[in-house]
Amino acid sequence: MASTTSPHILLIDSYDSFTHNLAALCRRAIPQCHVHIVKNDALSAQKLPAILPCFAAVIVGPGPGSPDIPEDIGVIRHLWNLPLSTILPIFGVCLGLQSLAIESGARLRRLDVVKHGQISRIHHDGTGLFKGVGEAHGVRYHSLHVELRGGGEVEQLAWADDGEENGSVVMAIKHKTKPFWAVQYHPESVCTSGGGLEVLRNFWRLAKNWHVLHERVVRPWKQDMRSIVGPSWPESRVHSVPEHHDSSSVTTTILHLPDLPVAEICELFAARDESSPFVLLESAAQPGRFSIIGCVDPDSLRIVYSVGDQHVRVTDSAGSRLEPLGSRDIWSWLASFMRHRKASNGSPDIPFWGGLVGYLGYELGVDSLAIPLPSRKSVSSRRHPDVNLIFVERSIVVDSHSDDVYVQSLKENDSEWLQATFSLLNSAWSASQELSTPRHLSAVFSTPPIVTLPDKALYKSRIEIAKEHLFAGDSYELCLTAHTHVVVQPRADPTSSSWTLYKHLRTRNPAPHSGYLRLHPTTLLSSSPERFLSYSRPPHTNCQLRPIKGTVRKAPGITRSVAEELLAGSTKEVAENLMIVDLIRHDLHGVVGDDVTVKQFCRVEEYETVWQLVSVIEGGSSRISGDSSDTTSGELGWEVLRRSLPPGSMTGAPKKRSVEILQGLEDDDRSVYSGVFGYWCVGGSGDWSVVIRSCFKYDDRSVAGEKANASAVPDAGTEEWTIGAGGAITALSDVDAEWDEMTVKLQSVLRTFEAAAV
Ligand SMILES: C=C(O[C@@H]1C=C(C(=O)O)C=C[C@H]1O)C(=O)O
Ligand SMILES: NC(=O)CC[C@H](N)C(=O)O
Repeated sequence: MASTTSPHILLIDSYDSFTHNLAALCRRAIPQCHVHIVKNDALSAQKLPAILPCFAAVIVGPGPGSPDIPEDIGVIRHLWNLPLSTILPIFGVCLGLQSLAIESGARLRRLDVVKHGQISRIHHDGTGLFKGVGEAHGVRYHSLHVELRGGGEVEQLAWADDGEENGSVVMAIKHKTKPFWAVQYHPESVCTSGGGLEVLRNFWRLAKNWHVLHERVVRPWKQDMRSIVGPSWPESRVHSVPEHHDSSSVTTTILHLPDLPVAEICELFAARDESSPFVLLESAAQPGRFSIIGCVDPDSLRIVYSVGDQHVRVTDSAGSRLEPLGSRDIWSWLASFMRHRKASNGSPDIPFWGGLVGYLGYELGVDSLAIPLPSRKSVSSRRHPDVNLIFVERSIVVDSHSDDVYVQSLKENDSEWLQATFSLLNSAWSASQELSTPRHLSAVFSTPPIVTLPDKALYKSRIEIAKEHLFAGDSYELCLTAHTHVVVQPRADPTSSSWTLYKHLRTRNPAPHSGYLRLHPTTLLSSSPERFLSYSRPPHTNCQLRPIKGTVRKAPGITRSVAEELLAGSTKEVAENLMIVDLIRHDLHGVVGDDVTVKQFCRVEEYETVWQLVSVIEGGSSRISGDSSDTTSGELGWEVLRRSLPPGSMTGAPKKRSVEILQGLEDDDRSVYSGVFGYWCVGGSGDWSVVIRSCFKYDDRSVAGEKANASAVPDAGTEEWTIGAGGAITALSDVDAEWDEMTVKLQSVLRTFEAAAV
């Protein structure tokens, strides 16, 4: 039978953020299957009779919203009443179960105590779907549940005992006469055990039996099906891009300079000169290792882009010009830019040889989710860059483990600069050896900063609204944030005030992903603890994501073991983190295919002002068949970045619906905050950090001036900085505790402004 040798499976996606995890599980459970993922609004009910005969089974995935809202459920509700001639085995997950149940006579209810990212014991009788399963624990992501009624068409197969919270809750059902099975928990979650792979394998066994019993023959696959249901997942990523050979060459000299401070090296270059661009990506704390200094100048090539533009602004020594995007988007434009600057002869011991450095703002990611940016319309003529990058040709990389300092240039015949820099660094090192007392950091501002905090009552009311969305089933977790505005009066000083402010920040809040990006019109100062994505040099690119969820303020008495109890020992904090781990797995699976693993789950890490719960997810390209072009061209990591923004830890899950809800709960574009900053090296590696615990300003201040309250509108000579801060809201959130958590994160940057005033 065609269905059992290499079956085609239709996976219907309700815009969930776990769908690729389910597809990956399906590929493990059903040998040699082809999984076709289709959105629930991409198929009409009329099309079903034509396409279903080609499939061996359908999987109905989870999703936000409610099975009785047509926009949330799309074509799914038509599956349950198919004519007998079209019927086929279907497996539903969560929203899928709820839809099957209500179309079969059950009642839909809200849970009294919702369960998001929580693990429950799944009780079952060990038969049918649960044959041979034994003890099962399932991760739950639901606000709604079903109550079966006597005489209905579905029967219960498994349940969870929620005690006084919700009583007994249906966890699995089957249709009494039709080949439909469904589970309420998520079999694809990383923390589901017993009820995951085993249950999907059982579904396939039951489905095959049903085919035999009913003599159903799956129609042979026709190529024109591809135009309706797309290719099977994961797509083999064959590029039409011609092979590019190296077009850049890196010249490197290495010095051994123990204890030469990174900030001092920066000051040998343009760091203190406000009129020049400057970039530093600094590992100012563990687990960071390398610091990257861009030795750039006003002639260095700059790339600036705002969402919605049909062009990219490119500025270099020849001036500024608009380059049309044509049929490309900004991502493929940048990929092509980098393809023409490939190099392979840098030092294998360091991650960066030269390349693009800068930031990608939050709204760039929102745009890639196909969500409109409403607030942009009113300020369209004065929008700030969503992409702001500089091409670094000369750089210095400091390895804090070995104390080696790498001086590098991508320019041809640049030995004069390399030699001069070599001498400059050597003399700076000799001078620093003689200087025994640490230098005092000078004040940056002549008056105390004027701070406009988010309105506490308003923020708290928004936490309540967020929770209402969670209770209704629209989202499982929402990362709510707000902007704080800080107006300051820099002292008359020839040294760039933002550079000195950065030195204060890195001293007070040293972080593994610190950074100083002076890319006019934007200046960004970061003390971020969070890596979003790093990808190693090809071939065989490995991608690593390190989401943080779960924060505890450092204070006397909060030792590591106390923090571990408060974070790793807390159902709420682990659930918060687990939801993002599952979301990131989905994002990564979406590009690299099957090869995704959770390397670290919910470990407590120590930072300067906070303890954080951190997980590590990795994936690579090595196992995608026919993937040679990607692994050698180095664009796999870039593709992961393109398809995974905004960072899941800054949105919540499911990502699309959560971002839409957050747009209605936040006043401003998040802008640079919540985006990523970092680099893409000419050798193909990259490392991008989440813009949190950071502040930024725009030279023209137009948006800030417009938004700030009247008393805070900056006078001439003043600067306005913005600090974003927030936190994940879950159904278990306490409103006051969430306000406090937001202010703890805010303080990690805000107190630097206070310290930097005279
Ligand atoms: C939203 C912020 O941080 C995010 C939220 C966290 C949380 O809810 O625990 C932790 C790290 C970040 O992913 C912020 O720092 O502003
Ligand atoms: N994970 C899901 O599919 C959730 C289904 C539904 N939105 C609920 O919250 O109950």
